[in-house]
Amino acid sequence: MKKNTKLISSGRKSQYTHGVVNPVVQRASTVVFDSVAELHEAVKGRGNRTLFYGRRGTQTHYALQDAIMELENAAGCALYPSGAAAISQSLLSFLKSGDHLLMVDTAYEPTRDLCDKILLGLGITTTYYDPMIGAGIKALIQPNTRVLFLESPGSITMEVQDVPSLVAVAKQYDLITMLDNTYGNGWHYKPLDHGVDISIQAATKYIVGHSDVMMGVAVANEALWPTLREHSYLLGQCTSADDAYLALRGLRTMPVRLAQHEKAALKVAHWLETHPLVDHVRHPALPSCPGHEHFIRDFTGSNGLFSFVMKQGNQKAINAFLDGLQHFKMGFSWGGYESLVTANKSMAALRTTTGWQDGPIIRLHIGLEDVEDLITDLQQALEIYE
Ligand SMILES: Cc1ncc(COP(=O)(O)O)c(CNNC(=O)CNC(=O)c2ccccc2[N+](=O)[O-])c1O
Repeated sequence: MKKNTKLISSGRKSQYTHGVVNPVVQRASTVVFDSVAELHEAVKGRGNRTLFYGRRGTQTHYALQDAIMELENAAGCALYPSGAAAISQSLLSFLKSGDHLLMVDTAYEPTRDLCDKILLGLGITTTYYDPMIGAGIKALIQPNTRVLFLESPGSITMEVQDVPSLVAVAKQYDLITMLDNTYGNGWHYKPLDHGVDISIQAATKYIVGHSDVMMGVAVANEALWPTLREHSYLLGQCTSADDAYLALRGLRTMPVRLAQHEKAALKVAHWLETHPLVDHVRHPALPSCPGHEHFIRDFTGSNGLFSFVMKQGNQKAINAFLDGLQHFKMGFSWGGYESLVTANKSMAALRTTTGWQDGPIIRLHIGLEDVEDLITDLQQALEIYE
């Protein structure tokens, strides 16, 4: 079965849909049983799609979990109220006081804050590593290192990691590998197929695709799925049936949306490459992006997210550019149908290993608007960037 057909067919067992196309929206806290035998059956199967209690999930959640599991070629899928929760709960499911964590230096900023402000207080130490370190990660492994966390491409600066090299070393030292796959979204990149143990996504982005649900997902291989499932449950993680329904609804059109995001973003990226104020573009599909060779080798496509670095500029110029945009709205997210923009005058405060030499960096999410309107919008806003 081709992957498009698989995505459309997944999560549609009749026990979820009850005879219609989409799953029922089964809202629940309490599940009730007619007999002691039935209750015992539910207790026995509570981790395996048997209706037991709201926090374990209902048919709506099971439908989404099946679809995400199949998308990512995983043994199981846990659902969380946000991407940040998926990250924190995956880490807390496997780390304990005294452990050491290797965290990529280009991690999403709140992930860094989690390490520095929460995990440290729990006695878990973190070393940030250069995203391009590859097999050199070996030098940073300590006797108490337990988890190697990747995010590829990296947030804002977009470096694509050499995942197979990192995973090979991690396996030599029996480290658990986790990868924030929000960019690769399971369609263009499947971390477990590259040896990663746990793949995490902010479903908030492309899976939901309409900027109207907060959700995180984490999938695991056979070896780690039981622990991730049980520890996420004990940590109290769950999502609403309504949000699970909307996420599954978004998933069905993700490939066709991604194709349009990718096509338009590449057109905008190539246009920006020619702009006199732009130093370089950091789009994984372009040779100017660090790790482009890994993207070409490991990914099957890109999407609407990329950044570009200006030759020079100060906060005043950045603010004038941002305020001058009409279609690109400032917003702390991406992956919806709308175009968004964020800007950082410098990345120095957000990087501990890779010194940031370049100028201001602007991140775009290219939405489904007409790409000519988006280019015109950028062109006129760059004219007032001074
Ligand atoms: C790669 C990746 N991984 C996880 C998450 C978190 O997902 P969530 O938003 O569903 O919790 C995200 C969320 N993405 N949001 C953004 O990129 C926008 N920026 C922020 O969210 C941000 C950045 C710096 C400081 C604080 C924030 N913030 O709004 O929380 C992500 O990009």
